Amino acid sequence: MKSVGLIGWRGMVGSVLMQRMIEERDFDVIRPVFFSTSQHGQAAPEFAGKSAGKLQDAFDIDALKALDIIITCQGGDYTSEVYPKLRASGWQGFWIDAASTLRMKDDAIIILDPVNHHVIGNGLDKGIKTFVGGNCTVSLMLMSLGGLFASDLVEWASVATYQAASGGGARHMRELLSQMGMLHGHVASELSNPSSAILDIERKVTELSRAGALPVDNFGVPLAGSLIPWIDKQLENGQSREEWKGQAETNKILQPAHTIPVDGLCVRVGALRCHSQAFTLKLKKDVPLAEIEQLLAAHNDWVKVVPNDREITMRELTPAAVTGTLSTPVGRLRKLNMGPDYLSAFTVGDQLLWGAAEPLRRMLRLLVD
Ligand SMILES: NC(=O)C1=CN([C@@H]2O[C@H](COP(=O)(O)OP(=O)(O)OC[C@H]3O[C@@H](n4cnc5c(N)ncnc54)[C@H](OP(=O)(O)O)[C@@H]3O)[C@@H](O)[C@H]2O)C=CC1
Ligand SMILES: N[C@@H](CC(=O)OP(=O)(O)O)C(=O)O
Repeated sequence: MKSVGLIGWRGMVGSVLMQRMIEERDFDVIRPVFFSTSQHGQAAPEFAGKSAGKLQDAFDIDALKALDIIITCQGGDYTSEVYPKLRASGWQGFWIDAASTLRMKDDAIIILDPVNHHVIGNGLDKGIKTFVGGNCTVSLMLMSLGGLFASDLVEWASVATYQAASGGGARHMRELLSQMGMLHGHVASELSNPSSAILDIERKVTELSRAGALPVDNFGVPLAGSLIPWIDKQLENGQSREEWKGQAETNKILQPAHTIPVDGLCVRVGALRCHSQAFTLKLKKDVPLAEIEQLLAAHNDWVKVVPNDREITMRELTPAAVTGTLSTPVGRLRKLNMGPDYLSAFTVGDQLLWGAAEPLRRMLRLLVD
């Protein structure tokens, strides 16, 4: 049995990963060794009934060198500090990472096996040992729209994202909920009176939001009752780094013969852990809608085509409906006024599952099965 080091297992992404590994009985086929950057020496968790002794020091290169495979969701700073030292020590094991640090390196592959199984297979044949989960919006787009990309039908994609608070981390989720609670508490008595004037309520909420009274340590500005049209760093060309990842990672995952342009606007909204995305797709030719739906639905086991019907869309194509599931539905499919080769699409996906944890555990299974 392979020795597998688990780093970042108690964080938010790590907890989702552990949950999925228990559900899929991944612990039955590995010898897990748990690490921590802050709690080494304490008892390791007993996932799936397997005792794993004590937590090891996640900075101990000798302990890491003893492993066949390392999975880390500890974050980019950890990867930047430990990965180069570990490789420099001569370690030849497999490194599976959720952080973006190594994604664009030539000797790393971005993993999303329902979409790029062949790229991963070729990489393994060539001796690649570093596998990195993709950016959540990119992975979720490709899970939902994979059928069109696989059929080489996409000339370009323009996207507007609606990204959940979880993408920033656990503290961002807490901050959003705290903001929501404070806004509600501020007008709770007026709300309970049906005859109170809604614009008076809105004014009080807006005043509180602008007064600097809401917690904003993580987002920088209020998100509850608002949105933030910028995610991640500012680049010199005017894109946000999150927007830059769209084209860079999509093309690295798919490795098409010619670069597929992908661009748009990334926006943080008050959803908790599902990212949604609205696409305008320029297709290479006019394909009938029924054929498009068929290609999309047949691509993988998790995509679901939601009919472009008001009731079904409202019920099935929302963060509230999709959160906590592996489903990656796509709907609002229709040809646009711009012409028969312009298609609209709306996708929703759990940012912590297919957007973060799931590709990692599936890569592990590819290595150990
Ligand atoms: N959030 C997201 O949506 C995504 C994140 N990622 C990547 O994953 C990395 C980790 O993200 P995320 O899981 O959100 O980070 P978290 O902040 O939830 O966890 C990271 C680490 O913080 C330490 N920690 C300290 N206090 C606590 C506590 N009270 N509860 C749990 N952990 C604690 C743990 O390490 P220790 O045991 O060593 O103290 C843990 O592994 C990111 O930096 C990013 O690189 C990738 C895709 C999406
Ligand atoms: N940046 C994403 C989260 C994510 O997946 O980031 P990264 O590309 O660093 O893994 C968000 O904030 O919603």
